Amino acid sequence: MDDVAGLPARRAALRLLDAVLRKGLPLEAALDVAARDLTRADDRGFAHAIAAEALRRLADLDALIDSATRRPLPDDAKARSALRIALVQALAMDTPPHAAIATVLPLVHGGPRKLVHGVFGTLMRGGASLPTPPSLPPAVAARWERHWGPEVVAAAAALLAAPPPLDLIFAAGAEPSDQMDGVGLLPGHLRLPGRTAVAGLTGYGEGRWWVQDVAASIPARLLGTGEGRTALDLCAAPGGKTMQLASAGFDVTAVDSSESRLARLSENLARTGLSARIVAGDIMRWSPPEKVDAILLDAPCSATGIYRRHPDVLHRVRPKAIAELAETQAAMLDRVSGWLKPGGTLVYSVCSLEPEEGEQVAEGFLRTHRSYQAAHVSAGELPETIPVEGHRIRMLPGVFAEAGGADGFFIARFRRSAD
Ligand SMILES: C[S@@+](CC[C@H](N)C(=O)[O-])C[C@H]1O[C@@H](n2cnc3c(N)ncnc32)[C@H](O)[C@@H]1O
Repeated sequence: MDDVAGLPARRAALRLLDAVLRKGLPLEAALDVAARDLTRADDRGFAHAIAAEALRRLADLDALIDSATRRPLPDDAKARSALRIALVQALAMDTPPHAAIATVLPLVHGGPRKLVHGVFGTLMRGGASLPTPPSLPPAVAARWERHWGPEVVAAAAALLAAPPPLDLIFAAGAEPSDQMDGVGLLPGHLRLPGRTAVAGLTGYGEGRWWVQDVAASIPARLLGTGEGRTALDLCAAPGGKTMQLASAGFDVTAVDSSESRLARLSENLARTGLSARIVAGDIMRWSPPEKVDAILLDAPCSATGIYRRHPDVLHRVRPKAIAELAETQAAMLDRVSGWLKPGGTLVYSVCSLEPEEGEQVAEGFLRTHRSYQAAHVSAGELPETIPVEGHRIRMLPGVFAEAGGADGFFIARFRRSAD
């Protein structure tokens, strides 16, 4: 069966869709198992690209499929996912239709092959197309409309239409080279077009910069310059914020519970020549030997703010998971609040578009921790393009829209009272 060229990549894409949609796994976490029989790196990349594009376009692909079947196929039917894979390639990835269907039919061999062939043929003959921008899944659109309004939902969908830009953050003292033709949205930031190859860019080998979305660079900026002060970067890996803090002069201890993600943090520090103490530990059990001047808690979250890079979150994050994560985040904030010196600064951040994980956790923390106050972001600390509300920043789709948008984020800053 694998004699059909390109079939193994499509089989891996089918397994990826199943892992995300039926088992609720993150796309990246499912890749090793789904692509286990792919020996070539580009096949693995292609399988990932097909699955990611199908997840970005899932609502519209399903509407097309439903328009061509007498009775709707079950959500988890293999025939539906095979059609999603064939259609997304033909309609959004420039694969010739005959190749898109020929590489998918063997996946339903011995099953609904005729149905898949028939539905695909009907849609292609009828001139089927996918809308621009793609539609968000109805449950996500309804949730975000309730929280943020229809303009934000429209802006979120618009961001799905184009590949996310490549954002570089420069180490203190390093400047973008003249050969890098990009846009700077914040000091020390440069935005290049999406799909720019990272390894070929000037300064990569010398570690003058690292890849980090402009929104993800805001939390560490709120701690200012370090000048030798001590900082705990909690939930630190793969280390974008650790590098910012080390580069700003903090004496940083980076803590994370994931050994594999910490290995990436170590590689990042080695490449950039920056240094931090690295601790593998669960912050709900570990505690620091002494209190510090600054804490950054970039808590684990639903990651719905990074939906365009990780479109699986649009389909597997449910309200129950959001509520459970909010409990974990509140417990983490409570635990780490004892580790800051009086007068020190605590920044809490999540790459989530859910107020339960952002605004509600931050306000709950202030209500229950009398030794902490809101630390307002003053005029001039950040450019006016950043939506600051007192001690909080809420990055929604729509911020920097003309420049290609930014990840969704929530950031809050607190100060511990001096004794
Ligand atoms: C949002 S990511 C961190 C991104 C990172 N701050 C950066 O800028 O590159 C959340 C991290 O929390 C870590 N994590 C989750 N639960 C943890 C725990 N109980 N203790 C320590 N780290 C934890 C995960 O391994 C993951 O690396």
